[in-house]
Amino acid sequence: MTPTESSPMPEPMAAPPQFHVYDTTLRDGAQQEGLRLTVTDKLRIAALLDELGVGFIEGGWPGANPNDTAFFAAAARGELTLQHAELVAFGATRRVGGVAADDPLVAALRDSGAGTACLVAKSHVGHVERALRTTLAENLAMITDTVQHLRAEGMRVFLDCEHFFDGYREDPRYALEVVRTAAEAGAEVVVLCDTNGGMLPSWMGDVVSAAGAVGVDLGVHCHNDTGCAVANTLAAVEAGAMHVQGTVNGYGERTGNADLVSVVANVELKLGWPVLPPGALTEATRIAQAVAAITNVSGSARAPYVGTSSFAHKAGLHASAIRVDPNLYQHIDPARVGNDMRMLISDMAGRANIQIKGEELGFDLSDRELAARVTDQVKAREADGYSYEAADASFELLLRSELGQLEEYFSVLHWRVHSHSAAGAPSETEATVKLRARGDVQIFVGEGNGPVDALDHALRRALTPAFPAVDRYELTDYRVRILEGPVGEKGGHGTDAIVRVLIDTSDGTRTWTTVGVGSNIIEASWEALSDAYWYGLLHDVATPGPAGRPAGTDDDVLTVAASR
Ligand SMILES: CC(=O)SCCNC(=O)CCNC(=O)[C@H](O)C(C)(C)COP(=O)(O)OP(=O)(O)OC[C@H]1O[C@@H](n2cnc3c(N)ncnc32)[C@H](O)[C@@H]1OP(=O)(O)O
Ligand SMILES: CC(=O)C(=O)O
Repeated sequence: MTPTESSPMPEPMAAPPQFHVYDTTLRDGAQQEGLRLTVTDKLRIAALLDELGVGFIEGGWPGANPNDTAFFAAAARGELTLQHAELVAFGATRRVGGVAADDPLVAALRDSGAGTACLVAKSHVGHVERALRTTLAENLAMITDTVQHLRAEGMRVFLDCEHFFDGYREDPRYALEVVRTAAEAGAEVVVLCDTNGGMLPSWMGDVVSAAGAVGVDLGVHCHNDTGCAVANTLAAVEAGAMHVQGTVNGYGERTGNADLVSVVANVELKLGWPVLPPGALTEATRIAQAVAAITNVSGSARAPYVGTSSFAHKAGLHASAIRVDPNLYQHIDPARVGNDMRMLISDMAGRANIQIKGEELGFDLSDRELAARVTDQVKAREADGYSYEAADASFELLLRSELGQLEEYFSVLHWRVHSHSAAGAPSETEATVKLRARGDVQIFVGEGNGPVDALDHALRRALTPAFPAVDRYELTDYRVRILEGPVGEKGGHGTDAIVRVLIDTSDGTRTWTTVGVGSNIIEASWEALSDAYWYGLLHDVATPGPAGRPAGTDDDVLTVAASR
């Protein structure tokens, strides 16, 4: 930690000589509702985890389903090359009454090609007797037999003690007996699992210390049902666990697992133990986002360290202090985890937000009066329903307009959209846009799949002769909501309400967001759409034009005709 960072640093604990960062995104993470990984997804995520520098990647349960078996086969064929990590195959102890050497799922572990196996075993008396429906002695025999067999086959073995913390509360003697049995059979690390995720941080330390007295390396695996998975993991680490299990973005069964990136960032940045390869932590944000892109399950914007909001500042008082020193409102420099500070523009902004955001965009807003004028504009427009927090591009247009630095690439003289639907026939929508661009008046008609599409076609066609770059612009998202409360009072309720439309536009490399507001959804959409083209041109066209936003002329007509 640098002296300028905000959190006070307690006396550092000594790091254990060897510390394991163990990722289970591909196994326990994949147990999350709505998350389904193909073999290719798994290979790509494993490569990213290796880039993050984790020590172990639990790839899945070979033999339990064809997908996981195929993943290990692909890895064994050389489709996965790991620089840092070891691949781990997950599985269970042998079946009750069986023999490990003959157990088909144990065979799948052996045949997986992974050098390490992680076995799940029961350590809670109630689970042995009621779920496994066997004796306490047979459960211990299953552990001994399976661990010894895999060790004899040349594999490293870790053992997950399922429901360890709950089991310890019910019968500490038996829970510790499981730890001892696994250690004596040759398990290298015995992992204490909070399978139901019901623990609190203050409950962890004594239990971990008691297990530590057995004299084996301990790991910890926590679920997040109390919202304490990361805190519980850290409590276990401070009590002596040297192996932490977790998942990227906290994916996992029910409420998820401990977020491994949070755990690792806390261990590195707060406890001061370097547990990843040098510099790897600065890739954490990129990797968490890349994993989310593959799973198609986005991480929380408010995720510690790597969320898009982790270092986003909205309140005016925060921004005014941040202008003096960002560390006054940040616990670390975001660059340490590869994240960035972001300044949000909203009705909670003060001058400082506007000045910092302005500087970010390349404008000098040091003049207090100018900054105050822009702040007042933002607050007035937000009161009318605009939202600049999510619409950076519209904010830049507003700022340039206030500064007199908005080029007039085009001025709209007239637009119209007409939808027609007759019984039994598909509806037809046609839009007309008349505008002046580079001195020429253009009038174009566009047909589309609905009014926004038709307007987009007409606007694009009308602008193309003057600005061929617009051909690359594509609407990538469209969000609309009705506005209620003080803002909505200006309109009405229900279908009569004012609406806010947010449009994301991409040119293939950049994406920008614009906002439109109105009592007519088509007008609001048009405002957001035309601003999107305006903003795109601002960054595509170097030719300066006369300053000022497109002003309406006396002969301008604005028509909306929608019929059913
Ligand atoms: C805490 C965790 O999250 S551990 C990971 C859990 N992950 C999964 O369960 C996903 C993969 N699982 C599967 O594909 C299947 O459950 C399989 C292939 C493992 C087993 O499937 P099936 O043979 O159809 O059995 P089923 O799932 O109904 O029951 C599990 C069996 O394993 C037994 N079992 C449970 N834990 C263990 C253990 N640690 N060691 C040995 N056997 C166990 C159960 O008692 C039950 O035995 P039974 O068949 O005699 O009733
Ligand atoms: C092993 C495991 O996933 C658990 O106990 O939660």
